[in-house]
Amino acid sequence: MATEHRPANADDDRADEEVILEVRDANVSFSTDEEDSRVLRDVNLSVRAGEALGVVGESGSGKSMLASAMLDAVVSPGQVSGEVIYHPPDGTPVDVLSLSREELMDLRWNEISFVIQGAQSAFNPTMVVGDHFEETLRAHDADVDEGMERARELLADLYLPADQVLNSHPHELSGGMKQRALIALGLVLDPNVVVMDEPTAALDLLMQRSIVSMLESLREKYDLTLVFVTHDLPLVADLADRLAVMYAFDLVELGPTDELIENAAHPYTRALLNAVPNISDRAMDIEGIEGTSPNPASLPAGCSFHPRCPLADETCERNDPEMRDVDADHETACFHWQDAREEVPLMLGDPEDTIDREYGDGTAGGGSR
Ligand SMILES: Nc1ncnc2c1ncn2[C@@H]1O[C@H](COP(=O)(O)OP(=O)(O)OP(=O)(O)O)[C@@H](O)[C@H]1O
Repeated sequence: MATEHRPANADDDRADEEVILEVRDANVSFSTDEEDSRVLRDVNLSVRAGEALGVVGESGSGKSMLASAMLDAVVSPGQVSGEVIYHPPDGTPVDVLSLSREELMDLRWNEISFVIQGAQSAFNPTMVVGDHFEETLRAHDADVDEGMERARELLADLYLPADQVLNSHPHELSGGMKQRALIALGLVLDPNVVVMDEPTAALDLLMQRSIVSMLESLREKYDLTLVFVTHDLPLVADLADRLAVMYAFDLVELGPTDELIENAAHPYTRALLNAVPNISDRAMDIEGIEGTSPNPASLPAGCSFHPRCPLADETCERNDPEMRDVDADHETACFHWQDAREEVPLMLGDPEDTIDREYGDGTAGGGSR
């Protein structure tokens, strides 16, 4: 369905010098004899060098599949197809999905690293945290002394006492410390792009907000491109330059964060914004999105959002909308986006205000736990 506007062929890629990672017609499916489940559907997305891109959507919308596809890390028996073109800053573009196993291992961590949710299970409980860093450095033939120096610096950047953390077993650290150590591990080989899948899940609000604030500093210091996948729109809104909104395994809207929050064009994005809890009036303002998100094995015909959409008509029931321009840098996959602003009013008042009240002032740092 939704197709982000993009250059027609690979030779045009560098016409836009900003693009560092380009997802083209990416599909993920889990097929059995009985059914074919497409959990990522022809997604096209260009990630720009140095940007923080937030990927948001309800649970089960395909965000993790998109993140995994970017690193050819979809778990078996899932099948990924399409192209993921990585443009190294000083090299030849490569299609991540066509790399050999060895080439892929080399690319991951060194060029594009993946920080997943669930630091609890990411570390081996029998090893101290420092061993994980050393093991990773050795596996990539990196200089261990230099790498451990960088590890210490990264841990300090994340407001962790480096030596204590490196000498601790995972169970000796709090959830927030472990998650930050995992982020440091993801950065130890100096990647250009970091794809993060719910990196703050299961942490309390203040720790989530602190980590986001630390990521902002890390991005600047290490010149990183960040792809931050989350169901938590207000959390990522503070970090992201642009937001990509997913519904039913595809993108439905893409644009600058402020523009999306204040002027979302897709009725689903508007409903998602209205579902953001307002901390000062929590009981009153939670506006759930009516209906349920579709099952990948039985997607509605036409626009997959039409059964839940107040603007849906026959066109939407029959046709799958392509992405179309809302503004120079803002696209949406909706036939009726021009009416959405009136038909689906935003309830948030000042969204920045809501976001601030939800998460406090976001000051990073302080104690190590
Ligand atoms: N191993 C699997 N086999 C079959 N289907 C799967 C598998 N893993 C995930 N799915 C399905 O793929 C779809 C997309 O899942 P995905 O994890 O990408 O969603 P998500 O948006 O990241 O959700 P969440 O925020 O809950 O993590 C869901 O319908 C899910 O049920």
